[in-house]
Amino acid sequence: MTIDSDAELDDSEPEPELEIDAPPGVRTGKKKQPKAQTQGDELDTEFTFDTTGGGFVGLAEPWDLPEMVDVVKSGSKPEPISVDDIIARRRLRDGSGSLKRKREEENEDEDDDAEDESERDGEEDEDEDEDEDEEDDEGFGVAAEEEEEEEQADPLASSDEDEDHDEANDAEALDNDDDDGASVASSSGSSQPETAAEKSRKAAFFDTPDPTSSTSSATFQSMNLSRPLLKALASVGFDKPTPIQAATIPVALLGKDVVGGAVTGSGKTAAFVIPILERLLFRDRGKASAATRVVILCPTRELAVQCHAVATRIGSFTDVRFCLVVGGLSLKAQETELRTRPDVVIATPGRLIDHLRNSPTFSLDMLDVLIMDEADRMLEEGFAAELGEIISACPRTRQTMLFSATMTDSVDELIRMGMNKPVRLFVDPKKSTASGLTQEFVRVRDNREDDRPAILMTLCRRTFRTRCIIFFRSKAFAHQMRILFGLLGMKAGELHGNLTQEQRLRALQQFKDGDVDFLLATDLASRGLDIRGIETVINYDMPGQIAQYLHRVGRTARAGLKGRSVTLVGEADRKMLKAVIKHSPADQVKHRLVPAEAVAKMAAKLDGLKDEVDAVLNEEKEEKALRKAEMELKKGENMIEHEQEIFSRPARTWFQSEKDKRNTQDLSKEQYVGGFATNVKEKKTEEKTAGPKRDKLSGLSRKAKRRKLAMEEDEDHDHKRSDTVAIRAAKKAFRPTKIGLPEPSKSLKPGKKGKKEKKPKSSFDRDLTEKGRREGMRTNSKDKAGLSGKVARKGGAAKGGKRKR
Ligand SMILES: Nc1ncnc2c1ncn2[C@@H]1O[C@H](COP(=O)(O)OP(=O)(O)OP(=O)(O)O)[C@@H](O)[C@H]1O
Repeated sequence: MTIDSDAELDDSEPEPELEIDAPPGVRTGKKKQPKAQTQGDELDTEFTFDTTGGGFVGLAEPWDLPEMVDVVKSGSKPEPISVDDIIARRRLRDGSGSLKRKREEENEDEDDDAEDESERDGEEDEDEDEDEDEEDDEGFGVAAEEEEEEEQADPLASSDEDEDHDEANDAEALDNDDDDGASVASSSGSSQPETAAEKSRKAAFFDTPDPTSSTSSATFQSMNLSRPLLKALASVGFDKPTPIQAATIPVALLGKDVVGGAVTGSGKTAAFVIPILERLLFRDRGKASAATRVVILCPTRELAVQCHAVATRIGSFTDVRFCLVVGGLSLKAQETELRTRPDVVIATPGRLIDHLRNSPTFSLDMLDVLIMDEADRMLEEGFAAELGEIISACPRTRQTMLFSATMTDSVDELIRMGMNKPVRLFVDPKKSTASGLTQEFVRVRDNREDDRPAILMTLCRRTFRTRCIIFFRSKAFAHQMRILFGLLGMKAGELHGNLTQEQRLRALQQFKDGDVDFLLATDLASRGLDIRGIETVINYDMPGQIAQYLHRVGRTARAGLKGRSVTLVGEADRKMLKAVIKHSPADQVKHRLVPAEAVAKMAAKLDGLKDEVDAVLNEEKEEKALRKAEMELKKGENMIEHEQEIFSRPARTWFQSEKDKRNTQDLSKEQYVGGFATNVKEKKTEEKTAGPKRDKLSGLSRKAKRRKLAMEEDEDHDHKRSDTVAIRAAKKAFRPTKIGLPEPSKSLKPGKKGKKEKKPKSSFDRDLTEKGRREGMRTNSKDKAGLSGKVARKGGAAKGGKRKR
């Protein structure tokens, strides 16, 4: 069927071609979509939360941003540049001219449609033939449902010639994947084999949970929680603990270290917030006892904001004080708040370190609990240096708790965290998805890679019109697509690291409020964000790692609700597709066919918008340059006016040099682009094939290298030590006594100079030169949305942007 572009915009237009078989209860292409789906309405209140992530009723409004947006806005930054304003301005400026042009384009479109019709008919036949052949070959992977009609033949099947090759690749992919998470298997009931050596290492490293400490029938009441907490839990609608909460709360209350894993959206945040609040209710009070006793680390600012909001609500009937310490918000305000010694600090690692080094009265000397949300992400090398710095500032006697939907129980990884006989609490099968999730895949043929933008736009114009989050690999490309959405009159926001913190939070808020229908994001938004009512997650590209995929699609189908993910799969992504299918129940996996004629029509339309996208980008660039010049001017004026005050401030310090930072950023980006397992392999091969190393450590044995690095580190440390001695002495003088929590002794006694330095250096400490991130990449300057999807994807992996959290 030829789709009329006007009809596409008509909400009442049915969309028969896009229909695929969907499980009962899942929205299909035939149904008209509500403006903003209130998923809460669909909840089955009788539903019991099962081990695969069944349903439960969550907070009506899990977290609120307007307050945060105001805080950020109150900074001195100018109003951010809005793409919509530029588009509107251009329309206004062009006036009737543009209208005329638009009319002409529409006529052209119609003509083109008529012309192309016959050509595409032939093409389409060809395509269909291929599909038929391929279906005969393989069917839809290992777990997909068979389509009944021929024209819905498996779009992802392989052809004869590459089958052998694929088999080999797939095996490799799955092996990598198993490596990645094999250790979880033992704890999560998976059938993956584990060597005897690994088993015995784990047996020695982990504590065995007391089987009576948690049962699936546990209630919050039976956990002996205090009244203020029970009241708060009732007020947010948490009637019954989810499995991960039932498993974690009793163990965490005992002060034990925990490594926890459960599917996305299964309530892990409350699983660690509830026990820490309960323990804090029994702390010593009084001015002299005030201290920061709990730190919750999150990998992104948005996640920290969300975690802060959830903790504040669950602690709303207690006197526990929380402080949010993230980049992008006022340092000064945070410093002032930290001086009051809040009980719980919720932070991103970089900003926490900044305060540890530069806020004289803030320390973690009295810390009792360290929690890491999305811990597997934080254990990646990109965060290694920062975590090392933070851990070395915490007492060894602390309780440590790590959580993630893709949590590892690899002993090597966890040793770096200095955990003490942790208890493994994995309540779902390894790397599983939520039970309410339907996963769809759209095949992108090798010679059709350039059609990706058109396929995406077709999906968004015709089928997934609201409450849809779209993930891209590249920040720049997400931005270009954002402009295209704007030019096509579709309400979209963007969320990635190229935006100011205010823009990021505002975009989230607008999406949450239903002011925009689409959120165009990078992996910055892939983990942890709990936005009510997301109906669809679209992956413009297949992510490079299974964990990344699980987190992205985990933004929907949360808290027992239903949701759908749609992933565009190219030939190069087939390994990953198989790995995904392997981890998904057969009835969750579908394939989606997008009509070729609709895609072709959209591609032509996007081609026609190329110049307009360029013009908007240029205008935006000019405006940015102008703003920058104004800011520089203002900065110069300030420098002249307040010179004395500015130079009298102590210089802020950081624990890594700029060069170290850059190196780690590069490493981190590499991990992101190709997937960690693949990259490690590649790196090893590169190392093997590369010529002799020329750095300062070349030719040295491992032991000698370690010693040299340690000596350099010591030297560096000595230089810095004199500066910090005075600060430490001041902090120690203010230190309150430790109270209320079970660990009795502290290895770091005040006044025992140099005790910390005597700690044996772990491999983790030795990684101190690593820092970086994986979120976002620059696109090639030639990549323009709407024109070159293939180039955009490949170019997206080329270079990296500056780290921002
Ligand atoms: N006991 C409970 N009863 C009802 N709803 C709950 C309960 N615990 C948590 N929720 C709700 O479940 C939703 C998901 O919770 P949360 O964000 O903590 O999931 P998560 O497991 O951390 O997800 P992710 O892995 O994506 O970070 C939230 O909206 C929360 O309000």
